[in-house]
Amino acid sequence: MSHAWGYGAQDGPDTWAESFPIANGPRQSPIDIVPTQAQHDPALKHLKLKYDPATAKGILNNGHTFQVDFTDDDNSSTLAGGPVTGIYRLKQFHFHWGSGDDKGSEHTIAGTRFPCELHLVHWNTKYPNFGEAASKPDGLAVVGVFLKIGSANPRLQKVIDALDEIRSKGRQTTFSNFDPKTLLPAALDFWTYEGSLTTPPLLESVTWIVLKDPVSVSPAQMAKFRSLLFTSEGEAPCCMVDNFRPPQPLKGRKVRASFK
Ligand SMILES: COc1ccc(/C(C)=C/C(=O)O)cc1
Ligand SMILES: [Zn+2]
Repeated sequence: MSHAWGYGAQDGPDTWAESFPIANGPRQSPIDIVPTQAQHDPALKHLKLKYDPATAKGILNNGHTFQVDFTDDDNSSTLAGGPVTGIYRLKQFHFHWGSGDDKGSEHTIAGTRFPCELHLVHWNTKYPNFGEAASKPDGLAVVGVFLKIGSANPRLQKVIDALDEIRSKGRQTTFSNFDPKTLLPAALDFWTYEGSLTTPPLLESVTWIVLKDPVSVSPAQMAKFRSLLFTSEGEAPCCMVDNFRPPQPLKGRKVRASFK
């Protein structure tokens, strides 16, 4: 039976532990990143991101967010270097955002919340597939990118223009020839720590790589995100907003920085 969870008062993050007790586990995400408490680790390598636009497949409203899915049957789109060992394949990217510009991100920086956060989800090719990798402590690597209000971001526009076709839960459409590297900031300085998925099943299998520099998004572009629905066609419409989990206890974990 699939567990009904969401972001509302009756099914939101404070209720998830009832069906997913790992919600109170030792390495849950997101977290509040405190730059002055992060230790610079000179042994951290540069992030190596290689994405083939031809691997972009489709865009889906899954009822919690929208995601752009990639074919992952070879090493055409991968992450290596940074804090990880080996090669991780890109599976999908998705976003989290708020009902207003004062909230929406999952990670925070010394308590500062951003209006939106992008997650690029990769799985370790030492395992046969995403599902197997998602259950291993070194199975996944997720790159997090903050979005801050500013000028319209032309790199987001192809994604935003597709949203009209996936307004309701379960709607999907083709989405091809897209390089997610265009969504990243120029500098790939990052913080890294060991954490989890931020939605159920909240598996503690993620090496988080949170970029220091945000990218821009305009108020009009944010309004398009907020025009999506949590609900399916035919249901009473509920706007897809505030689909973020708040920061979780650090429980002794160290956050490392790739930069001084
Ligand atoms: C049940 O399958 C799942 C696949 C991926 C995810 C992710 C990627 C969650 C997250 O981003 O926190 C969850 C469930
Ligand atoms: Zn996410």
